[in-house]
Amino acid sequence: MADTNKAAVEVFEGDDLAVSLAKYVADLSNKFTSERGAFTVCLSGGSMLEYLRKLPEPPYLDSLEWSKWHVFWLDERVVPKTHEDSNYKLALDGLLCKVPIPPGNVYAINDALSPEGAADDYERRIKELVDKNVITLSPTSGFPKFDLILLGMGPDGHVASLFPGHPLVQENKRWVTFIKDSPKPPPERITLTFPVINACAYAALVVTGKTEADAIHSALGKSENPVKLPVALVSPEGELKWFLDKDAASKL
Ligand SMILES: O=C(O)[C@H](O)[C@@H](O)[C@H](O)[C@H](O)COP(=O)(O)O
Repeated sequence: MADTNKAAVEVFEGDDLAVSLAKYVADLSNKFTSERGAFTVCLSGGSMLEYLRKLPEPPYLDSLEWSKWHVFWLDERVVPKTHEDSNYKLALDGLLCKVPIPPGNVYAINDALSPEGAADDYERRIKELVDKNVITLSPTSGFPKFDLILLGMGPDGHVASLFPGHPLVQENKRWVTFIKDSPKPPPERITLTFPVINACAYAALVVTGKTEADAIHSALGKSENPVKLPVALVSPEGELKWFLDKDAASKL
């Protein structure tokens, strides 16, 4: 079961989830841009971008310090950036083309490389940003500490591209790794690893829909023999907040 002591769980109806998520991200943007002049955010694919739809709107469109944002992907499908399956494309169309984030602060994967090559390249680029102090390191674990990681969850309890029963769930050295047999298509992806996810300052888990209710129950409900789904391994050094809708929370 996830460490719910430090996790806040909120259940929303209708538009309230998107309204609350936008405020949560905006408050963190204000905090980090004023405290350290940068805000490092990791986006997920799937429905996450839909739930971020209120961010590129008033009052946030004109009030956030978008120029200080640095955008990464928690996981990315190894497809061309113009492909319908690309998480970059999803974020570009849903958010990035609507807000003034400098293109140089948007860290898409190199889509000309193999999954191995793209993961190595992404890790190397994160290391360069650690050297430049754009990304800090966790004093506890030595892994990169993103300011905010936005996670979705699949019905099987996967987060990022870390799937139940897959050896990548145990990866504890690499910052970024790759998968060629993802059970969720497309099969080739790169993903940040659990030590990186768990080094972050803030994490939001956004989960909606009836098909997710069992995995949510397994992670957050009271169960005698909890199965450790990947989602239950999200336990950041910082703060975790769950944004659920009524369907996802229906078995709690
Ligand atoms: O690229 C991906 O496939 C994702 O990053 C993945 O981890 C996603 O966040 C979940 O599968 C939830 O997807 P939904 O929000 O669409 O259910």
